[in-house]
Amino acid sequence: MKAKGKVIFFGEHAVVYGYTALSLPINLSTNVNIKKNDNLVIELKNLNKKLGFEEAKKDKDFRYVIKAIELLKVKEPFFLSVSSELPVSCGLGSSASVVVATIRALSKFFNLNLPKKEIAKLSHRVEREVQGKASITDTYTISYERALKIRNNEFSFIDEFEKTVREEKLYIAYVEEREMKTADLIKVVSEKEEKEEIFKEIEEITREALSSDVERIKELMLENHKLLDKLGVSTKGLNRVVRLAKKFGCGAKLTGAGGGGCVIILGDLNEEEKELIEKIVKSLYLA
Ligand SMILES: Nc1ncnc2c1ncn2[C@@H]1O[C@H](COP(=O)(O)OP(=O)(O)OP(=O)(O)O)[C@@H](O)[C@H]1O
Ligand SMILES: C[C@@](O)(CCO)CC(=O)[O-]
Ligand SMILES: [Mg+2]
Repeated sequence: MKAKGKVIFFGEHAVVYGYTALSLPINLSTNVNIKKNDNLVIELKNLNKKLGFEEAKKDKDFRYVIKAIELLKVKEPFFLSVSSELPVSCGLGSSASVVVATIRALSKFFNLNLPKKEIAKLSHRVEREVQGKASITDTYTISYERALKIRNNEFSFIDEFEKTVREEKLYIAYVEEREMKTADLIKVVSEKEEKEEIFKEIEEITREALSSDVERIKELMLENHKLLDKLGVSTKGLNRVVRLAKKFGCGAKLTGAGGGGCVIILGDLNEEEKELIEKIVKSLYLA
C-alpha cells in the first residue's frame, strides 16, 4: 500500500503549539508490502536494513513501523517491506508517509477495513508517541491526501489555497541531508525563549496567506522563512537557496522541521536559473 509525502507552506513548528499551518500532499510516495512469513521480519529498503521484530525494537530507525504494528495489536507473523521515493528525514514527511503506508498495509493484510479517519488518528498517535510531540499536520495531510489548514489539532480542507498556489510552478529543492530528526528539532524550538513572539508573527503571515493572491503568497513565504531562521531551524545552505530563488522572483522557504532538508520554491524558473539552483542542491523536483 502507498502513501504520499507532504510540504508545509506556512506555519511549521508554530502548529505544534496550536497555531495555524497550511500543508499540501505531494506525489512522491512510500510503498509498504506485507506477505505471509513464519517470523515477523521488517525490511527498510532505503536504509539497507532487515531485522526480526525483537532486534528491530532496539534500532531507532524502526521506531515508527514498530509503534504502528504494536498499536494495531496484530498477532500473526509477516514480512513487511518499506521503500520510499521520499528522501529520508528531509522535511517532506517521510516519517508520516511510512506510518500511514504501514497502517494502510496492515489494515488490508489483516482485513481490518480501517476508515480514513481512523488511519489518520492512529498515524498521528504513532508520530506523537515516537517524537514526544507532533501536530496532526503531516499524518492528516498524508492520510486525507488533501491540502489542509491545521489549527489546535483540528483540520479543514483548503482546496482554494491549493488552486491559487498551483497557478504557479512549485519546485522542491532537496538542499542537504539533515543532521537532526524532527523530534530533535522540536526540542530545540521548545528551548527557544522568544518562541511565542516568533509564532505570533508566523500566525499573522499564515492567516494573511490563506486569502492572498499568488504574488503576495510568494512574499509571505520569504517572511515565514526569515522567522524560521530566527527560530533557529534554518541553515546556511537553506538560506542560500532561498536567497537565490528570491533573486529569481520566486517565493521560497524551508519546509517541514528544517535543520537542513528541503526548500520549496514557488514561481517560474527559466533553464539558466534552474541550472544555477541545481548546482548548489542535491536535486530539484517539480512537485
Ligand atoms: N524510507 C524509510 N524507511 C524507513 N524508515 C523511514 C523512511 N523514511 C523515514 N523513516 C523514519 O522516519 C525518520 C525520519 O523522520 P523525520 O520526522 O525526522 O523526517 P521527515 O518526516 O522526513 O521530515 P519532517 O518531519 O520535517 O517532514 C527516520 O529516522 C526513520 O525512522
Ligand atoms: C516541525 C513540524 O511542525 C512539522 C514537521 O513536518 C512538526 C509537527 O507539526 O508535528
Ligand atoms: Mg517527520
